[in-house]
Amino acid sequence: MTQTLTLSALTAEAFAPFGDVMDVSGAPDKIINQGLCGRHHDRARLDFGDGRAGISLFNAEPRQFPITLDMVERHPEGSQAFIPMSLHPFVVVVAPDEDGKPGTPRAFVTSAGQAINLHRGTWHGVLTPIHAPGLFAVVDRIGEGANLEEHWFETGYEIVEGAQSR
Ligand SMILES: NC(=O)N[C@@H](O)C(=O)O
Ligand code: NI
Repeated sequence: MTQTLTLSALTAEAFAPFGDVMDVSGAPDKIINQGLCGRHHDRARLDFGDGRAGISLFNAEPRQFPITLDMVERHPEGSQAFIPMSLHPFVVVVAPDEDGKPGTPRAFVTSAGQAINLHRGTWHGVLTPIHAPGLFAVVDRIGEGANLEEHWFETGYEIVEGAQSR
């Protein structure tokens, strides 16, 4: 029987076991460019193992609710950052690791202007926009060897909007 996941608003605290939330909330770490720019410095823990950092652009199809989640994946060799190239919120699914398998997933919805960085080896749903354009810069590992482990759920999940995501 399909289980339901209800969206929660993404917060750095709730996401901390899984990765980093990047946004310009709070004061910048440094004012630069003749006072015309606030630098929110070094906000993510990147890790590319024996590979190197790469920046790719994703043009992803927006999903409609309820969103079916039948798989999560992880990248054992590197972190992966999703940086939206629009101000649209998007859905982020993560799950704890339980002896090499994902536990119960958590579904979050970002606020406008928020980006995320998944820590190396974190179980996650694939990039999931909910508005067009689904344009993202993705920073992840470029290198040799397999860096993708998938887990397909026997019974999937349906992701539904919560009150806060309207
Ligand atoms: N496969 C790929 O490049 N992207 C996925 O890892 C993803 O998390 O969307
Ligand atoms: Ni991924």
